[in-house]
Amino acid sequence: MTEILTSAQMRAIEAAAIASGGITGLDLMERAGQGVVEAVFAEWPALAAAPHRAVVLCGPGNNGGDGFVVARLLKGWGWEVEVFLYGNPERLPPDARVNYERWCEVGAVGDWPSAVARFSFPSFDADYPDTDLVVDALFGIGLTRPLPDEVMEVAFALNDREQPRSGWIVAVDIPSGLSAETGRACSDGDPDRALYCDLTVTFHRPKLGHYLADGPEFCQKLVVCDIGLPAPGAAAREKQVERDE
Ligand SMILES: NC(=O)C1=CN([C@@H]2O[C@H](COP(=O)(O)OP(=O)(O)OC[C@H]3O[C@@H](n4cnc5c(N)ncnc54)[C@H](O)[C@@H]3O)[C@@H](O)[C@H]2O)[C@H](O)CC1
Ligand SMILES: [K+]
Repeated sequence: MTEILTSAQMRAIEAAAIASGGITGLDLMERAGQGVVEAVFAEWPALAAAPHRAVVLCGPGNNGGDGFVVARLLKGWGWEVEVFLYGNPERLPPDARVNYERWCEVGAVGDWPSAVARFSFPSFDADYPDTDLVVDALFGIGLTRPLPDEVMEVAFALNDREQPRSGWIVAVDIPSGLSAETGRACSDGDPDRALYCDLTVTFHRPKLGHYLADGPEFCQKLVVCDIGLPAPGAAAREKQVERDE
């Protein structure tokens, strides 16, 4: 039976794996980004068949860091990629900062002022012309309070049912605005204060919020990708084997 984790359990497993020295946060982030791209190509083979256009929305933490990895990988596939950052690059956590810089090394093209546009609603028009894929890497399991209004404006615009949406929306780890604990929007329960996505790619194990309350509606197709973390309880089983030897 698939284990379903809380955010705290996920963080503890990540921390233990990193502390063991067997893997780094940067390795985990790279594998997370690779997992998102693989899941997108598997879900929509037409996107794997030729270069397309993606808009990647990155947030101020490691969820955003995953987004920078996805942007760089899609660029490597020949895609046209535009990245918007909600947050200050100087305040990104270390792993996300490394991937911000790796993206900037490959992302700035032509006369685009920078590889990363400052995220603000007027600069991101949600019926973005011919965007084949929107990557939601704004907030993951670190969301602790309702989405900021300017992020909500983009979420509303992206989810505007009247607007014929040209592309797909893939959530990194969990749709932004959704609680990984409760499956409800992190707000006063307003069901629309989270991003409705077409595909959600989470890591290692599903989280409670993917299955509870409004989670399934916001997540739609859920894919769990392996990022090389040990199965829960593996450390205890290893100790048992050592004792038995
Ligand atoms: N730990 C690892 O090595 C890996 C993590 N992965 C990805 O990381 C996110 C969790 O990242 P974290 O930095 O903890 O949080 P978020 O990126 O989800 O949130 C960013 C940051 O935003 C602040 N915040 C929370 N709520 C709000 C709000 N409403 N408005 C503004 N700012 C807010 C808070 O400080 C958060 O820290 C996880 O989901 C994975 O995507 C990798 O996948 C694997 C390696
Ligand atoms: K997200």
